[in-house]
Parts: sequence; structure tokens; C-alpha cells
Amino acid sequence: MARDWDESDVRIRPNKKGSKPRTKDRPAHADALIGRIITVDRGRYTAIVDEAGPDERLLVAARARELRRSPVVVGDFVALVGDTSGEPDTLARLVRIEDRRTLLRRSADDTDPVERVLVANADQLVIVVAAANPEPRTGFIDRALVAAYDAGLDPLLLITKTDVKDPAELLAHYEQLDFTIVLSRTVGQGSAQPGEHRTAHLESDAVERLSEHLAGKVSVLVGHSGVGKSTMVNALTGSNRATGGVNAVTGRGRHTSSSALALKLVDVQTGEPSPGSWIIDTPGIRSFGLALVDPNRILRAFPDLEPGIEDCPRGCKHDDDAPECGLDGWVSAGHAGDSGPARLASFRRLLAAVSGSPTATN
Ligand SMILES: Nc1nc2c(ncn2[C@@H]2O[C@H](COP(=O)(O)OP(=O)(O)OP(=O)(O)O)[C@@H](O)[C@H]2O)c(=O)[nH]1
Ligand SMILES: [Zn+2]
Repeated sequence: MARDWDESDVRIRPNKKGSKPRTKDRPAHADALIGRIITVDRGRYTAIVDEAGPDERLLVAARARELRRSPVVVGDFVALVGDTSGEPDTLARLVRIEDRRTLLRRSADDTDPVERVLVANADQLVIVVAAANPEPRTGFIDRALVAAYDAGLDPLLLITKTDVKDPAELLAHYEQLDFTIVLSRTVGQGSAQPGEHRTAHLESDAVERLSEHLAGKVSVLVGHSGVGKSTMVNALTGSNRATGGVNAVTGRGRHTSSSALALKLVDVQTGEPSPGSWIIDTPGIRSFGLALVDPNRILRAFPDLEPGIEDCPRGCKHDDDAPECGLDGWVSAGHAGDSGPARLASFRRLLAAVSGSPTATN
């Protein structure tokens, strides 16, 4: 379809204000291929085109001059022109970034308003913590939850290493929050079978449970070093990063940069790629600065509490230091149900995380 077009079909009207094409009226490069960005490395963008189709292939592209100042991130859908053969040593031209459905971003820290765009068009944020070794930090989880809600992603909490420690205490902490929690553990103390990699052997039920939640979605994984992220990603994608096996998808050797990387989820039963299911690993992202997040957007993640702010005084921050906050009355009147008080506490914990209050950093 799109290929029946040719450059001459696209009439770009002269623009009085400058040289920018009137993309709103008629897209420039209507003959372009649309690709999904799977990794970004030093100004080179790897895109997958004709995904799951007969001509599925990877293209390496560089940004067109007019996009020099526009960040292109993993998960972006982009328009590609020029040499789109995907042959070795060819370079396509990336001429347009399609509208983003969701956008995961952060500031460098909580007070720096400069936006870093991290991942586009993801559906889900998988927050990975270990039950122990390293100890889970609720401050990190809360912070990641805020980032997820702010970006429009569904959060999922993955607690690894439940063989090392019972996660009951951590689970109790999040009892009242309405998101999916998956527990995983290793079995057989990581005793490597011949032909197996040296990584721990994850209980297959846990891997299956998680992969059910990932099927058909684009999921971003975040977590601190050592929580078992790579171990899980390897189990889910059939790749082994430690040995550089990632190139089944990236077409390259070991992924050495610290930028995000999208990998295809593999069907645990058949070993075949699961269509439309992507896992985005983010080695460079350890936490989220939240300077960009408006407290009212956090509240949007608590629809059971939200109507309560109608009774708030003007400019109410809804936090622990807001004595006239309408949320207290709303909750004590029972409007938010039995779980209201805990939900309000959770909300205020997230608020505290945004403002960097010490109560959130446990
Ligand atoms: N006991 C136990 N060990 C695990 C589990 N999952 C992973 N591990 C081990 O934990 C260690 C860290 O795992 P990785 O997968 O390398 O952790 P990571 O989060 O990718 O860490 P970085 O590569 O530093 O980002 C490895 O020795 C794993 O074998 C688990 O469920 N239980
Ligand atoms: Zn209030």
C-alpha cells in the first residue's frame, strides 16, 4: 500500500514560516516504511520493519537533519526512507517520529526539570526487586510507581529471589495497591546442567506466570543491579546476554551500551517469538527523578480517593502536612471503602517520594 506511493505524489506546500513541510496536512515521505526502534547506540538507530511479516528485517538508520534535536528512543515508531534493504553496511534515513501513545521519562533528579525521554509506546512497567540480596527498597518501588502512572503505563511488581527470603513483609506493604505482583525464585540452587548457562535456574512456573502478563504488550523492566533482571530476561527471551547471544534480535554482537534494548518475548512452550510482545531492558536506568510529575497526576492513579479533593482548600498539596485536606474526611466517611485509610497512606507515600521527604526513603 504505502509503497505504491512515490515521492512525486507528495506535494509539499511552501511554508511561509520556514522550510518545515506541512506534515499535518499531508505527511512528507508518505512512501516511508514504519519501523519500531529497538535500540539506540551513538546516533545509530536500529529499527525492525515488517514486524512478524514475510520481510521482517532490521535496519540501521541515522536521523535526518531536521530531527537533529528530537530525541528518538527505544519503542518509537519512526518513518524510514532511503536504503531500507537492511543489507549489511546500509544506512536508512529516519525522517519522522510517529505520535507516541505513552512516554516514560524522568528528570536527572527530583529538582532538575530537564526531561530525559527514556522509552516510548510501552504498555507496562515491570518493577523488579529482590526479596533479599539486595534488600528491596519501598522508596524505589514507590518512585517507579509514580513514574509508571505518570507515563500512562500499568505497573507490575516482580519480586525475585523468594527462595532466599519470604516476601510477606514487602507484600503487606502493597496489599492495598491495585497492581499485579509476580513472585519468582530459583530452584536447585542454580546447579548448572550441561549445556545450561551459569545463571540461576528459575522456577518455570514463575517464568510462565510473568510471561502471561507480558504477552502482546511492550514492557519496560527497571530494577537495581543484582536483583536478577538479566536472569529473568534471558529466561523470557531465550537470549543470554552474558554470552552475547542478544544478536538474534539486534543483529549485532553483545549489547555493550547502557541504553535501553528491546527484545522479543519468546513463547515459553514453543520457543517461538510471541507476536507483538517486547521486553525493554534498561541497564542505564536505576531510578527516576520525578521533578516533572505533577502531584495531581499521582492522584489520578487513585480513582477511589480522587473525588475527595473537592473539599480541599485551594492549592492543597494533599500531603501529611495538609491538615484541611479533604481526603482525610473522604476516607474517614468511608467513601473509599475499608481499604481507604491504607490507600490514602499509600498515596501520601508516593507524594512524599516526589517531594523527597525522608519518610519515603526506606
Ligand atoms: N537465589 C536466587 N538467585 C537469583 C535469582 N534470580 C537471579 N539470581 C542470581 O542473582 C545474581 C544476579 O542476577 P542478575 O540476573 O545478573 O541480576 P541483574 O539484575 O541483571 O544485575 P545487573 O546485571 O548487575 O544489572 C546472579 O547470581 C543470579 O544467578 C533467584 O530467583 N534466586
Ligand atoms: Zn487535599
